[in-house]
Amino acid sequence: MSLTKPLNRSSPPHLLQRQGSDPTTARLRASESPTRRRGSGSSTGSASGQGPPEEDGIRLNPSLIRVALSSLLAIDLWLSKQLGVCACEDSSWGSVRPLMKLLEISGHGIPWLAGTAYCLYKSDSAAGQEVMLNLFMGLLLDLILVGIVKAVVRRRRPAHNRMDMFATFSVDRYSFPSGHATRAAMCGRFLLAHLVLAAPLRVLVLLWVGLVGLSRVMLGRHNVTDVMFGFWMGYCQYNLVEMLWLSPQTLQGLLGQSVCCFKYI
Ligand SMILES: CC(C)=CCC/C(C)=C/CC/C(C)=C/COP(=O)(O)O
Repeated sequence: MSLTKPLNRSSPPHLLQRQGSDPTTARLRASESPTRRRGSGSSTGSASGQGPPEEDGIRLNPSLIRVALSSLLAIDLWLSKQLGVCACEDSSWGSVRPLMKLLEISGHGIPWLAGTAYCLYKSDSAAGQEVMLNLFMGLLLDLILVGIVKAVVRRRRPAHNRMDMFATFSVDRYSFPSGHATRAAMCGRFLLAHLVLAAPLRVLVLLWVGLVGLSRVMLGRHNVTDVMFGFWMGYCQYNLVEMLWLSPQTLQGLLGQSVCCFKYI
């Protein structure tokens, strides 16, 4: 039987189209070289003028993306499980868990908000107050944005995680993105840009950011992609803080308005 000859000429056109959109057929057609496809003269394909050759690409792309995403997800889950070596005391690196929990506390929202508020209160220069107030705003913005993304994505934390974190919101039962990673990346950039100038300290800041991210996966709190996305989100959040930077004039205006409000009340 000739390969170029249609199998069944009596098949109605809609059936032929359905055969063409079948995934197996689509895969086979995709594996053909473009030259063969063009020269085949098949009645099911583009050569007969029923559809442009680009149609194959359009049909294949979504499934290719799906395959790529599910492979990435499988690698992510596997790698995160392998790296979750401090997920509990009995884990292979269980003895390092207290150190990882210390890193967890160092990136938690409460110490950062409390520390910034304290520095703001103690600062006696206008420049210092400006920096601290903007850091405080950045921390609040981070909590809001992470909360929104967690509530929308709703990715559950890894199965090997023990939910023993202190002071969490209800959205913190979700893992994407890592709030610690966003905060570490944003605060790291903030510290490097405004507060930490000495080279050895700058290296320490970068090291701390990396270790906070690593500790999230080692504690089993997050998958690798939660942390990677968190770093990227925190990096972008810092750009937002810079864009929305509250200048001394804006601050004076805000303070003046709040004093007026108090007097009015
Ligand atoms: C003043 C105020 C609203 C403080 C809230 C601070 C707070 C409870 C932050 C939550 C920090 C936290 C546990 C985030 C979860 O981090 P993941 O890295 O596990 O996503």
